[in-house]
Amino acid sequence: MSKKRVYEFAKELELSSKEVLDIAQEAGLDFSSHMASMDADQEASLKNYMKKKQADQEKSADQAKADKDSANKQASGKSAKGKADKGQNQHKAGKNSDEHADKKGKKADKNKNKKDNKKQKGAKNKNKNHNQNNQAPARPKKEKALPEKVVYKEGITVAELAKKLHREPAKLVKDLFMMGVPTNQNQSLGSDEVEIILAEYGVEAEQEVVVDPSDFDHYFEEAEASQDGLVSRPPVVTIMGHVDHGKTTLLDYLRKANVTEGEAGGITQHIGAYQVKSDDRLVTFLDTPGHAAFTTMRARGADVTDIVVIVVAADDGVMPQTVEAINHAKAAEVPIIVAVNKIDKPTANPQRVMQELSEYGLISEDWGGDTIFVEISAKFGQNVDELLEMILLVADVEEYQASSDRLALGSVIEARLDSSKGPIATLLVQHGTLHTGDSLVVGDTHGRVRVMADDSGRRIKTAGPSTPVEITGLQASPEAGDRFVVFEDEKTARAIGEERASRAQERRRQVTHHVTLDNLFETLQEGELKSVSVIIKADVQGSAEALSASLQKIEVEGVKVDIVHSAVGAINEADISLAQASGAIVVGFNVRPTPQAREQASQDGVDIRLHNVIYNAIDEIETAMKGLLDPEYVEEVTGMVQIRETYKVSKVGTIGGAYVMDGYIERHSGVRVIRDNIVIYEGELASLKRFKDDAKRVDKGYECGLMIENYNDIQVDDMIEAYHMVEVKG
Ligand SMILES: Nc1nc2c(ncn2[C@@H]2O[C@H](COP(=O)(O)OP(=O)(O)OP(=O)(O)O)[C@@H](O)[C@H]2O)c(=O)[nH]1
Repeated sequence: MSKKRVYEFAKELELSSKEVLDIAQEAGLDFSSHMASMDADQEASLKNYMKKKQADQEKSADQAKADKDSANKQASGKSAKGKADKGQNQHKAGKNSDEHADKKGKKADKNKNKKDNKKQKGAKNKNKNHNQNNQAPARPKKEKALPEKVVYKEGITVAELAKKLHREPAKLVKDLFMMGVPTNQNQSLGSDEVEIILAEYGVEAEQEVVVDPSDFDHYFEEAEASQDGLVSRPPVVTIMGHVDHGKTTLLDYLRKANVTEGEAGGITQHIGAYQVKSDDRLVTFLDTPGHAAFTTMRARGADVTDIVVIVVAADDGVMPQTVEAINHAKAAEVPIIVAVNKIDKPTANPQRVMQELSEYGLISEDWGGDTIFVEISAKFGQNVDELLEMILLVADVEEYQASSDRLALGSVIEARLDSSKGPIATLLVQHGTLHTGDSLVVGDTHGRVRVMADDSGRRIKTAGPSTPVEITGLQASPEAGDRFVVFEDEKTARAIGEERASRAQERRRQVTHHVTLDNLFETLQEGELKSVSVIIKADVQGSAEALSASLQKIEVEGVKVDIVHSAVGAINEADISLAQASGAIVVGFNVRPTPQAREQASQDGVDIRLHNVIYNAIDEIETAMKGLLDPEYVEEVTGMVQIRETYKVSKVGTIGGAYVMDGYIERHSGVRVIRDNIVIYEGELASLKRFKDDAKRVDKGYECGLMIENYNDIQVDDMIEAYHMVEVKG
């Protein structure tokens, strides 16, 4: 059993920590403060002592008890609804129970309240006298009764809390100070501090959870947590893999061979998702166009995929996008099934695929691992049924469930704008049932489900969990990965949709906050990050591995580097999406980002760092983690100056009579002396003059006199290159 702290014990018995500390001392137990912990023995002996003391008191204080009769009557009313041992301590908790009693009285009758107040004060003084062994009676204070319970919001200030407690803020500041929490009246308190101080006062604390109706998270959280009316739902599967390994062929085969009933000759309707039937059970396939789309959807909050099938061609083996797919699936923390494809080919070598995948932690069941491998030929349909069976097997183990009996929630798979029908969106229902006519908010837009069609283009009126549907009736086109929520009425949906639209606009105005090397240290300090995520792209596998191994060795105050993905090749859009979704920094070694990736990175605020020396890449990340990253400076040449005459002045040195040919030169410029295109000296200016006066800056077309620090060998026709260093911003 875990140890209990004094204040927790006090709270249980509705006593103040101070009272418990006093009683403990009487009982010969010494606790240093309200935060001290007591073990089970100490707790038992303290309880025993209190019981005994109470019995003694009851015997000897019959008279006093009679005096308190009326107040105690009400107090016992409270104890009846409290825990069993609470009642036992009501007498001790005279202060609190009297005050609670007073609170009840207040509710019932204002006049009675006044009486109670008086009684309470009387009782309190008696109580105090008793506790302090009849020392001089304390002056009755004009304090209002404590409330029974305080409902507070995280971040409540001391003054606000004091008001709720009907106490002076200064008193609370003092009490907090005594508990080792120095504050002032305007300071916000964390929930721990609020709980402790309220426990000290013997007042129940309840934190108010502020629900923002425009925040979709809580609708989904609530639906996921709810156990009401759960029914089994079809698994949602995404197929990923390297180019030409057979994703499309597999999807096409599945669709043609297993179309849902009644779709004779099937007009193939591309809506980005469809369902196939196997043994009367449905499987939903998402036809996401690439890994980037998969991760972009996740980044937008749509975690819709239950299972990822990775297709690997048996004649080609593990290729860069196979690895990319594995890493995207791993980041999504979903089960992976491997479909080893093209086994009909004579050059097929499934064993090699197994061997290669084992290096990425995907070990087949035959080899003692737990990854399901199915050898298929997507082209000829060989073993495709077995693949479906395996998907359903995983679904049985994972028990995908949802309630079909609630307002629908789900995600956008695809959306487009049709010139005649307006915005058309493919939605995947995740919870509840979607009906035509439903009012909904989708991403930052809203509308009503006007027409709803299934994956074969048939009009339907309702769609349950895991069903993909195409709908019209939205005000604007949402984006893939947006989530949707159905509301009771159109008015609510419109209000929430408009609120979300205006917040989205506000967000676009603000600069996106993303983890970059420049803000890494602060982000680590804020405790937001447990590890630093990095994506490595390199020119050759060896470098990628070396860099990855070295980065994983870095550890700064318990924070380590987590390699989200490491591969060979240019930094592409999928890398940026993954970086965006996983808050990663992209490190390129001897490679460059594609123009699209560069554009996307700057839009999303993803930090790309390019290096050609491994040590520098490691050093940069380590220094950033330590918060020692110096701002990056680059040199900027400001002007060229030609030496036209020289004067040798004894004891002073050589002065150059010069002419600014281009740009400008400043007193603080760095300078290089260039003779016949060769830099022969680099240093600083010792002086810069216009005629006889010191000059701060001399521009193009003007003459000047200059001397170079520690260098007197300037000659006519030397060129002086002036430069300064500028800090590169993020
Ligand atoms: N022999 C044989 N060929 C296959 C099989 N599966 C796919 N192919 C062929 O492989 C080629 C690529 O297949 P796709 O399905 O287009 O591959 P993909 O992975 O969808 O490729 P992208 O869409 O470009 O990423 C096509 O010519 C298919 O006919 C198979 O099981 N056996």
